[in-house]
Amino acid sequence: MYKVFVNESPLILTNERQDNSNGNLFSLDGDSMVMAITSLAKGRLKKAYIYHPDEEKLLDIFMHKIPVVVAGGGFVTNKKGKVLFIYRNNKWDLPKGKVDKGESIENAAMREVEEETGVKNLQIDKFLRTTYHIFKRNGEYRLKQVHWFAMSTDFSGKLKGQKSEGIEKVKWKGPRKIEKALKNSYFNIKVLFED
Ligand SMILES: Nc1nc2c([nH]c(=O)n2[C@H]2C[C@H](O)[C@@H](COP(=O)(O)OP(=O)(O)OP(=O)(O)O)O2)c(=O)[nH]1
Repeated sequence: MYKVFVNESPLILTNERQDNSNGNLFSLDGDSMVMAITSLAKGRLKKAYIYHPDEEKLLDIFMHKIPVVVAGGGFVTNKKGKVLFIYRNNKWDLPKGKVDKGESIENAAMREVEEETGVKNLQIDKFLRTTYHIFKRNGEYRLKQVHWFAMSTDFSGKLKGQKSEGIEKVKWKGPRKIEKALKNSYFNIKVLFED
């Protein structure tokens, strides 16, 4: 099962049969997908389902019917065990960004962390998971697929939020502040802390 977030509402891609008694089951074609996404975006539905018997194919077909932006992101920990957050669009988020043509996802993830926060000397420790959300650009819905990596650093210099990307704050956060920040974050970010 894959959860694709439209703001805080999931579009659930599943190989488990769903009944349509709540009117929230959609088929795997472009028009129907846009209807599902619009219903979630406008709050008419809290969640929606797309069913296909083969889960792998389901994601593959879905991704061929909507423009996809592939991104890499970092769950960065410093020597004190604190985690690096950015504050952007009135939410606490983790640094991430689009993979450039010909670039590896790992490299993009490290480059974006550095560009968005000023943190250097990054090392990737392991792959965490992939998240999906929908966003609208130039009047059209797009799917953002973010590959997240656990990273560590010994960097203790000044943090510097990338102004051109609308990053207002960059902070290292310990357990208590993380708990608070996650109350004003995305579902996709919360799940990274459950791994
Ligand atoms: N960052 C983020 N945005 C989300 C999520 N779910 C969701 O509906 N959105 C919405 C809020 C934003 O208006 C929109 C685009 O945000 P974004 O961070 O993916 O886009 P971006 O292109 O500005 O950022 P970037 O990847 O270059 O850092 O997506 C989510 O889990 N994370």
